[in-house]
Amino acid sequence: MTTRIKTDICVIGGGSGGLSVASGAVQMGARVVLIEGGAMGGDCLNHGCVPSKALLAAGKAAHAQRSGAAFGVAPVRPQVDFAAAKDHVARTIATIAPHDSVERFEGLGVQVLQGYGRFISKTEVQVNDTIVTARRFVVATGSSPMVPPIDGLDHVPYLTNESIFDLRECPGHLLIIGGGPIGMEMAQAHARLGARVTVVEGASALGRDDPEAAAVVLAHLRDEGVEIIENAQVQAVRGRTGAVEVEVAGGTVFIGTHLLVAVGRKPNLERLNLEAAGVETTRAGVRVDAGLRSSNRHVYAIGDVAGQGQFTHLAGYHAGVVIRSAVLGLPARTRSDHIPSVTYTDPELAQIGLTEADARSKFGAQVQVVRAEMAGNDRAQAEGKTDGFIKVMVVRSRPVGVTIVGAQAGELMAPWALAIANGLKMSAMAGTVLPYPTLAEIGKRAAGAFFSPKLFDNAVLGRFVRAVQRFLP
Ligand SMILES: Cc1cc2nc3c(=O)[nH]c(=O)nc-3n(C[C@H](O)[C@H](O)[C@H](O)COP(=O)(O)OP(=O)(O)OC[C@H]3O[C@@H](n4cnc5c(N)ncnc54)[C@H](O)[C@@H]3O)c2cc1C
Ligand SMILES: NC(=O)c1ccc[n+]([C@@H]2O[C@H](COP(=O)([O-])OP(=O)(O)OC[C@H]3O[C@@H](n4cnc5c(N)ncnc54)[C@H](O)[C@@H]3O)[C@@H](O)[C@H]2O)c1
Repeated sequence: MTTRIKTDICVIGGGSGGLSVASGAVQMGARVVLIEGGAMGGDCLNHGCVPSKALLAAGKAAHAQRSGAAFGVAPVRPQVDFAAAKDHVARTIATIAPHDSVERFEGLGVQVLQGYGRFISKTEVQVNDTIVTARRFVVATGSSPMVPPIDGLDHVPYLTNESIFDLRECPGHLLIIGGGPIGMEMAQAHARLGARVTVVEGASALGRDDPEAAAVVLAHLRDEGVEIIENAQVQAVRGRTGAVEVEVAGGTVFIGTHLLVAVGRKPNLERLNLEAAGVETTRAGVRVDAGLRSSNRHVYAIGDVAGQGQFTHLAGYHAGVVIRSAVLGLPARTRSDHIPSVTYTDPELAQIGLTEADARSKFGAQVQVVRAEMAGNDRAQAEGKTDGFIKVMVVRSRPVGVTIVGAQAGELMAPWALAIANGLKMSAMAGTVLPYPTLAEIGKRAAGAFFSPKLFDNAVLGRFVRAVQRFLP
């Protein structure tokens, strides 16, 4: 028998974006139905950010044992219990999971339906035997690993982000196709935990990032033994688990024991039957306007499925925009200049706004690039973390982009995210007093580099100061 539910907001997908909309909307007084077909928490909690950062942390602990020599600590070959590292990953997920659970959301007043939702008309979604009619729908169904049309891939067992965290034994030799953030984070984590790792990248590894910053990360990974092959498009794979072969254009063959495919994402659209709702799509995902509305004004799309980037904080930001529009009825538009991204290798690589190349091509001579080196930071010296730098792209005294590579680059991005989101000037950073000695001072050093030519090589100011000194009592 079919059950019918009428609600204000129906969210399809209980991951980073959908859960944020559901909890925000219900706590503001809207009636909310949330439909989730898989595990609550989505990719980030179950197969993405959380397990990858937990595995990287295990790798960091192993690496610390190998790398104490500079501090007078004899390096030891770490005895890695790979399964125990995976227990840490599972415990981390389990500890966070209650926050995203059905129980918590039902406790907030959200009606949670477990099953895959599919549109049956412009205003109705069906899940199992229930039909939900809603004033507004929010599609937050995320993305899945893209499986490229590589010859042989349908016969060779391969891992993706959905299966690699289940391995209990360390791969002997992990071959990774794709040198993007997933490929590089997984490469370092596995190498540090004892695997031999080869990354095969069709173009440039970390190719979306500032090349100078990417080079710092790649040099570290290579120093740690990760083999990174660039400009090597994979054309064919052969073999079985234990003996996998990857062949690149030109015929070179790499042989390993396990294969991870990390060549990008595809939006989760298939199950939604979006044609029935009059919702248009592109290859990137649901076609949305600046307010995240689809071609059906009652249907919004957020997060990975909206095709504008794949980050948990982006999905969370989208959720806020949709709440403003769909719950409060206020005008709302997204912007993208203030969305940061971080690749959590060691060293980390963080970016917000424009890279140097993009800033120069957009603003030409108007852009001024100021920088500071990690090696010039006292804390970085004390910690032995001297590789890396910050570059700030400045236009009319305001930062329009920041690149940071080095230890804790993601954390160091926080004040710049505040500055760019709020249109602050470089003087705000220069005028802030930061505790000494912190890595964060590198940001203030860059702001100082912006002002020092104006203060220290300024003939007019020099004459003024000499005059003042003559007359001061
Ligand atoms: C290995 C890896 C590491 C990552 N690391 C980071 C990181 O460090 N930082 C970061 O910001 N981002 C990271 N990301 C990206 C991040 O995980 C995603 O951007 C984020 O999860 C997107 O949130 P979302 O709400 O759009 O989708 P998801 O969180 O994936 O949620 C979508 C949900 O919708 C459900 N669903 C799908 N179809 C239906 C349907 N028809 N009906 C009902 N439910 C449905 C799915 O089961 C899923 O639970 C990483 C991704 C990967 C793969
Ligand atoms: N720290 C983070 O925030 C984080 C971590 C992981 C993933 N993510 C998100 O997930 C997204 C997907 O990550 P990803 O690394 O899978 O994708 P990606 O698109 O960023 O990188 C994929 C890489 O694979 C290469 N490639 C494609 N086909 C190939 C082939 N046949 N042979 C060799 N190389 C090939 C591409 O040139 C590219 O460099 C990221 O863009 C990011 O938004 C974020």
